[in-house]
Amino acid sequence: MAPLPIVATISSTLLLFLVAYILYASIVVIYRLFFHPLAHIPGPKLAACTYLYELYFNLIKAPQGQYVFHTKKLHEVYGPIIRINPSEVQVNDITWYSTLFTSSGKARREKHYPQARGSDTPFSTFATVSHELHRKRRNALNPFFSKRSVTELQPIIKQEIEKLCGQLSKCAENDEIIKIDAAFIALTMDVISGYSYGKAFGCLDEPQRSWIHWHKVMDDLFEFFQVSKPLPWLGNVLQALPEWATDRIAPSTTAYAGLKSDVFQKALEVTEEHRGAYDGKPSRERRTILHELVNSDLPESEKSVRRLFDEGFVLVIAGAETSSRILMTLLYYVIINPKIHARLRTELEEAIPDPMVLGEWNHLESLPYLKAVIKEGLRIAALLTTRLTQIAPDEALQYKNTIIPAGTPISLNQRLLFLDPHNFKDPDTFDPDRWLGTENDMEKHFWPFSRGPRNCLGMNLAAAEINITIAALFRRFEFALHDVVYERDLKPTRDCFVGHTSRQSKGLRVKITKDRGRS
Ligand code: HEM
Repeated sequence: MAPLPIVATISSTLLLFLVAYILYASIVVIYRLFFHPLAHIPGPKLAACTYLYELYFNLIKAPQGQYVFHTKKLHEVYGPIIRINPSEVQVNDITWYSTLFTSSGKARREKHYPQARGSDTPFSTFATVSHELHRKRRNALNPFFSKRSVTELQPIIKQEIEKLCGQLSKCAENDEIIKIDAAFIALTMDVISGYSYGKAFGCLDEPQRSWIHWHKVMDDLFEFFQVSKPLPWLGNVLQALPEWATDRIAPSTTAYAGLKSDVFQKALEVTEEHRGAYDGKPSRERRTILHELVNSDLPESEKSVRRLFDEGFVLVIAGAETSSRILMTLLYYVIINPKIHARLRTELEEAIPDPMVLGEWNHLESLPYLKAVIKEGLRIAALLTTRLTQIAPDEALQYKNTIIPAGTPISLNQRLLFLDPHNFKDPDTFDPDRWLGTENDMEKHFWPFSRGPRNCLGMNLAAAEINITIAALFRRFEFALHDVVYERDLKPTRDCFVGHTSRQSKGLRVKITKDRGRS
């Protein structure tokens, strides 16, 4: 029987589309392989042909977020400069860090938006593509996070660290097992919110189960990173669904909706206050980062609620997840290395006679062993598994004999650099001694907070909270690990912007064996 005319028409139209698509795809592939400005850069042909190569490693291959680890193998095969997708190049050479992330005032550098859009905050300084607009936005934020401001606002940080110590002491009294990674998230969320919004979220006012909740919220948020990078609209679509549906499809997106709405509410209050429309009682005793922004020289278009929200939200997530993971790493490595532990404790006992009194940030920064321990923690944590990408829009950059055309997204990956035996001897060994003594080559190229105009905005705040917290914990308490398996509970195995551990991880659980505040 002859096919119906309508079916025949649909089939032949589909066939025509298919042939046209195959033809188009073939032309694209031939162009990318032989005529593209990056055709001369080594790397696997499949990565040069299609973005699906990277997507496969990040989204399909279990346990997801695997491309960074795969690019390590690619560098071993193809050398220090490779083409990691059709339009992007990655350089694996720590000595080239200052060329790409230059601090020269003349060089222009742009963000590669596909790398930033996973944060779903398109109007934040972090996600700003343009060099000039980034500079304006960043200039408005810088004073709030300068060394001077952090020093002045140190009491806010200390208040939260006191609360953490109080909570840990209570847990010790009750002989509780403490999920200390969750406690650190509660601390860093309270520090960043207290510091930026004048009022902490109060995670540390609650008992341990609440810290575990916030830990999960943060984890889930970062888990979504590999999905929201290629599909930035998906999070909003999921959140627009009824809660019961979102809970079933993607519980991770509902979990942090509350956090988002808190930040949004604050942004709304401050902009309305600025326009004189806010008739509620001002809830803050001091100015907040949002006040700084609305009162800055930025044009009015830069002071919309949406922009303030994006800025505020990035601060919370960047401020909480990063420092807490460094604290967790430091606690683990100091506990498992008794000699390092003893040496650190001796230094701290001398510097802080009373275990109940928190150290001053500038004093703690002058303690050589503490400084070396923290630096080593920043190295071995190699926190950011996401590659850091910059575009030099006006100049071709040169890596050894290879010219990289202007406008090319170029990446470096800190995780690969900080754990490379060519850069750091025995990179998997926690060895603070490597930072002691005369300044060496490592020192020159080690940029855990990155460098140049897009370096970490919160590095002073992070340094203050990490120094004061680590000193307080090791001065006052003794810890013992509780059923911690490095491979399961600590080892970063998935790129979720920062490195996440296995999904089977039980976290970093400890018991306090001595509280000098009570003995
Ligand atoms: C030990 C903790 C931290 C580490 C290792 C760290 C590291 C970094 C790095 C490497 C970058 C550059 C990212 C890129 O090029 O895309 C960055 C950017 C940033 N960090 Fe941090 N960070 C830490 C803590 C914080 C804290 C506490 C805050 C809170 C204010 C913060 C806020 C930011 C922001 C807003 C940016 C984007 C800056 C811009 O694009 O101008 N970070 N951080």
